[in-house]
Amino acid sequence: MRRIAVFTSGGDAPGMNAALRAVVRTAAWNKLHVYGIERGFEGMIDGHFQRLERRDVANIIQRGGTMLRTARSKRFMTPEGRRAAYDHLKAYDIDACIAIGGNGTFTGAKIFSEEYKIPFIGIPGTIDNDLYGTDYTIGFDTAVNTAIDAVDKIRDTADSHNRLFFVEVMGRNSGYIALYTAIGSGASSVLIPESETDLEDLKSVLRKNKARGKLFSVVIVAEGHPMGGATGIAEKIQHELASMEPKVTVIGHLQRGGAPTAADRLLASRLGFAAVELLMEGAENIAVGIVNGEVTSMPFDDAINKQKIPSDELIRMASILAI
Ligand SMILES: Nc1ncnc2c1ncn2[C@@H]1O[C@H](COP(=O)(O)OP(=O)(O)OP(=O)(O)O)[C@@H](O)[C@H]1O
Ligand SMILES: O=P(O)(O)OC[C@H]1O[C@](O)(CO)[C@@H](O)[C@@H]1O
Ligand SMILES: [Mg+2]
Repeated sequence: MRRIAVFTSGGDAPGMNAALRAVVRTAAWNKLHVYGIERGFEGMIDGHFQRLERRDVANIIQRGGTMLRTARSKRFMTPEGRRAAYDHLKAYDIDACIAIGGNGTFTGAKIFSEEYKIPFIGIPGTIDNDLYGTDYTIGFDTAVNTAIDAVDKIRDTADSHNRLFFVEVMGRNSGYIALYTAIGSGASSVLIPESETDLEDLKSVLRKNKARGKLFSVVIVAEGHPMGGATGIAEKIQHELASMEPKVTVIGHLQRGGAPTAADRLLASRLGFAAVELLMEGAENIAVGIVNGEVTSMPFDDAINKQKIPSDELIRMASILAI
């Protein structure tokens, strides 16, 4: 093992830079040459590689986004695209790759490594926290903090006007951001794809809350909720709750930006470090993670195919604490 490549792929996530820094410095310490690939699989296909030395990753640990930039690559889903990517890896004499991204990135890495026998290690970097094999993914904590900050602000205006707000948070098909945001912001209710939503029940809870003297309500809705996110839910019940002057706020891409929290910087540093050490030990086609405080790893297949679901205990607690 002499030369490795590293790239970020899929949606950017705060802490990706901290992970890049950890990969580059751990590799440099182990006398490996590192190449950074720009814009994920797109840059692999187009041959956009740059040598990264320890000083190239100075002053990025605190920055959101990703210094290598990122992309969603349709071309990598084709055999021709992956062939072009392989040709460039060979041209740069790359022995192994470290991919920082989410479930899509790991799927692409797994398919590619099986086709071309190049070892890959995956570092879970996505705000969605939808990867099995790690308690948290890089960026999730920052996204939840951003969402909570937004909800705190919405509470001020909701309180002043005695209104009902439906606040939509990101997460693609996962309800993790919604659940953690709801608990952390003291929301009245949370609607996620992983548990069934009974609109009659929701209406009754909101009405009871009002009757009990609650002056405003905030309902957190996961974007992937099957009833159409916050807008879909609001459309279905707003007429019956007209007296609460319902409003919809979609927080959107705000949740992807900003300086990573301490938790995300630490997680990213540990995972970047572990990825290089595991590669040096001969590991391949695995994703690294942290479970119960310990660094772990598991085959891409498990990380991609096994579903991580928010615990029933947290879901139950969120509703009890909202009474
Ligand atoms: N089946 C596949 N075959 C080849 N490449 C794939 C496949 N699935 C995903 N990829 C590649 O991985 C890239 C990233 O995947 P995706 O856009 O789903 O983001 P992600 O890694 O899941 O991150 P996030 O969910 O945080 O945005 C895709 O744009 C594509 O290039
Ligand atoms: O930025 P894009 O490409 O619109 O993707 C948005 C999606 O990416 C994520 O932010 C990260 O996967 C999801 O939560 C969201 O559904
Ligand atoms: Mg994903």
